[in-house]
Amino acid sequence: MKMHVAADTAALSRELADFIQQDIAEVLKTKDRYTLVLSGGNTPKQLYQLLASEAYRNNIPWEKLHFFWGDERFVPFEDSRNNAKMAFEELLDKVPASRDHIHVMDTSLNPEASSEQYTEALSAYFGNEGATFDLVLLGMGDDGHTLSLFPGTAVVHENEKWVTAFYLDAQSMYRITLTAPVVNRASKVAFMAAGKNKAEVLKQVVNGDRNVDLYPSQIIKPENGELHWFVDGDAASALASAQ
Ligand SMILES: O=C1O[C@H](COP(=O)(O)O)[C@@H](O)[C@H](O)[C@H]1O
Repeated sequence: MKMHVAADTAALSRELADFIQQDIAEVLKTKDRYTLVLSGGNTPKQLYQLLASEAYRNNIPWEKLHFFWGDERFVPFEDSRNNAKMAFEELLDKVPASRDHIHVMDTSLNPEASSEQYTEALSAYFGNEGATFDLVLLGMGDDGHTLSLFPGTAVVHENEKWVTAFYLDAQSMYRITLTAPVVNRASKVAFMAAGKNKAEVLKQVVNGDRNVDLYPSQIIKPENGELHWFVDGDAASALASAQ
């Protein structure tokens, strides 16, 4: 695991944008496409804005990128809580990505149908052996959740399905999410965390005893890939030392 500590959200977004740009260039030396899983929430907004800015927009071969989502709040696309809506507004509407390379979790279907459709989309894209994303971007809530794997929910332990939908009582909404085994097959996983409210949970996730029911982010451990954390000084403030 590699911990990248930056001064603030702007600096961590720059460091991660550079990391993504370099990884795309490296992977495309031997492959003709690059698969990127986007995360939702507030933390990646600055990253997406930066990637859409002139400095990065002109240096990334967008037509070779294929976009997926890690999870979705099951609200209409037009709803401001929709993770895909944010990614379109901040990034995808502003770069020359191919529309047929953008694989949104469709919240206009019922949750079960949407989950089946996304599983089929992954299967059609990667084949039956399963998804092997180049890079998965993840956030972490101050309760330790990542994707839509929330503390105390059965979905944390889902090992059969690649994608699943479920009703999250605490938020009175359905969620759809990739499962941990799919993410753990990725070549690289990069978490983002910023703010004092993430400090204690980050310490537990990274340095605490394993308890994935309490801290679902701990379940993310790429089998053969790399795990990176991009955090700001506030989020890192409870760690014993910067790693
Ligand atoms: O609900 C969600 O929250 C997490 C964390 O979001 P943040 O606002 O604390 O950055 C996010 O990673 C996930 O995609 C989203 O559905």
